[in-house]
Amino acid sequence: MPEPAFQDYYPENVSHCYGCGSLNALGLRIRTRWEGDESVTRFTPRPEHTAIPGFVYGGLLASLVDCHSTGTAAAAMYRQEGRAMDTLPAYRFVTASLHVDYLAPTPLGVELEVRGRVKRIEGRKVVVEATVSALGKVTARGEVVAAQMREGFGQV
Ligand SMILES: CCCCCCCCCCCCCCCC(=O)SCCNC(=O)CCNC(=O)[C@H](O)C(C)(C)COP(=O)(O)OP(=O)(O)OC[C@H]1O[C@@H](n2cnc3c(N)ncnc32)[C@H](O)[C@@H]1OP(=O)(O)O
Repeated sequence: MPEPAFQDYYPENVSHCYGCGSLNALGLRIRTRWEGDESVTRFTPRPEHTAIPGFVYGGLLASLVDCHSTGTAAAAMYRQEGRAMDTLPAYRFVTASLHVDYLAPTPLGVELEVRGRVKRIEGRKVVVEATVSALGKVTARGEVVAAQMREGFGQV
C-alpha cells in the first residue's frame, strides 16, 4: 500500500477543488507526498490538456504548481509542528499568489513530475518553490504564496 497523499487528509468540504479535490470527478485529482525534504506529484496530462498539438497547456501546468504547492504548504506546517496530518487543528491553505515561468515546451503524453521545496514559513503564510519536469528536463518553474484560510472564507 502506498503511503497516503497529502490530499487524502483534506476534509470533504474542501475536497472539490479542480486541481486537488478527490471529490471533483472532472478535476485533476493530484496526489502529493514527501520524498525527503521535497514534495512530489506525478501527473500525466490528458489529450484535452493540449496547448499546441503535442505540448501541454500552460494553464494546466499552473494548476499543477498551484495545488501541489498549497498541499505542500499544509503538510509543511504539520511537519514543522511534528504533528500527523489527521490531527487538529487542521491547516487549510489557499493561493494568495501564483507565479509560473515556462522555460521550455512541455511534451504531452508523458508523466510529469512536480517537485516542491518550502522556501519559508512566516506566520500564516508559506512560500513554496516548485519545478515541473518532463523526461528529466525542467520545463516550468513556479512560486506560490499560500495563506491560511480565515474563518468565514468567501463571506462578503
Ligand atoms: C492537510 C490536512 C488538512 C488541510 C486541508 C487543506 C485544504 C486545502 C483546501 C484546498 C483548497 C484548494 C486550494 C487550491 C488552491 C486554490 O486555487 S485556492 C483559490 C484561489 N485563491 C483564493 O481564492 C484566495 C483569495 N484571497 C483570499 O482569500 C485572501 O486574500 C487571502 C489570500 C486568504 C489572504 O487574506 P488574509 O489572510 O486576510 O490577508 P493577509 O493577512 O493580508 O495575508 C496573509 C499573508 O499572505 C500575504 N499575501 C496575501 N496576498 C499576497 C499576494 N498576492 N502576494 C504575496 N503575499 C500575499 C500577506 O502579505 C500576509 O503575509 P504577512 O503579512 O503575514 O507576512
